Amino acid sequence: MITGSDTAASALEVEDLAVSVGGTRLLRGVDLVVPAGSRTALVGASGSGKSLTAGAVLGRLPAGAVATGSVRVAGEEVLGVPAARRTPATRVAAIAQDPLAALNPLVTVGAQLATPLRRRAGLRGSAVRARAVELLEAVGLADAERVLRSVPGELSGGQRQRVCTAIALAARAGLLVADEPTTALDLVTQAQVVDVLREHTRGTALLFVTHDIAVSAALCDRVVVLCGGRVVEQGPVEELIGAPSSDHLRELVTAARAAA
Ligand SMILES: Nc1ncnc2c1ncn2[C@@H]1O[C@H](COP(=O)(O)OP(=O)(O)OP(=O)(O)O)[C@@H](O)[C@H]1O
Repeated sequence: MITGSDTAASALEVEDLAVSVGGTRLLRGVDLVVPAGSRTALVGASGSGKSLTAGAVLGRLPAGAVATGSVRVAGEEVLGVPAARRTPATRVAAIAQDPLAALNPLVTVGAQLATPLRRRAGLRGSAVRARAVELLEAVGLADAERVLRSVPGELSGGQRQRVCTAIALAARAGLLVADEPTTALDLVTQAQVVDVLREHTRGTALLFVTHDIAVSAALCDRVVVLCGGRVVEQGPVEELIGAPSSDHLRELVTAARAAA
């Protein structure tokens, strides 16, 4: 249930979202709110509907998907509006799970960073390169000049994920959706990417899709738990971890405590 006070300053409001593919209902009754400037983790087992929910927010549902309900970004309805047709205020930046698939393998990082800096941030001339270097350094890529000249295949997995983060930040969207951005990384690189997101998404609302409740607790202030295409609980992350009411969250918390 979404109340008026929840939606007063929301970057994202999803209400009664249902998604079907080929007549099979994959999401139903999904309600969630990401307050402006806050960070919300979307957790759930494999197949629970996290990526479909993220896809509905990003305007990237699979072909043939039928969606009903409401997805509002910055107060504007966007459900069914593809990413390319969104107004500037409702564009959502994305960090994908697989940076190799998200980046163009034939184009240098410099050129891929320049596109959002020109189109979204409105920068021109030397300001584009200066901001590109600043963003790469901000995400922990010390050798920014070399990275700018590189194509994705010349970088490590962790470096590519940082490049994707820099590109997402370059767009200066009010909402950033990160779909399991740390899953393919080793533990040290995972921690570094989480640090980068914590430090560089201040002021930007974040919907962070993850299996990892420990990462959710380290990065986010709210958590939404999906199970079988429905939201089974949501609220402040510390409160829910302290007293989980769904079996799924209880299992995630128990597993995270055992691994600590
Ligand atoms: N294009 C599609 N056609 C048919 N079914 C789909 C399609 N995309 C997803 N599904 C189904 O929808 C359900 C939710 O999928 P989704 O990818 O959202 O899960 P997820 O929680 O992100 O899982 P994971 O953590 O494994 O990525 C799954 O049962 C999946 O098989």
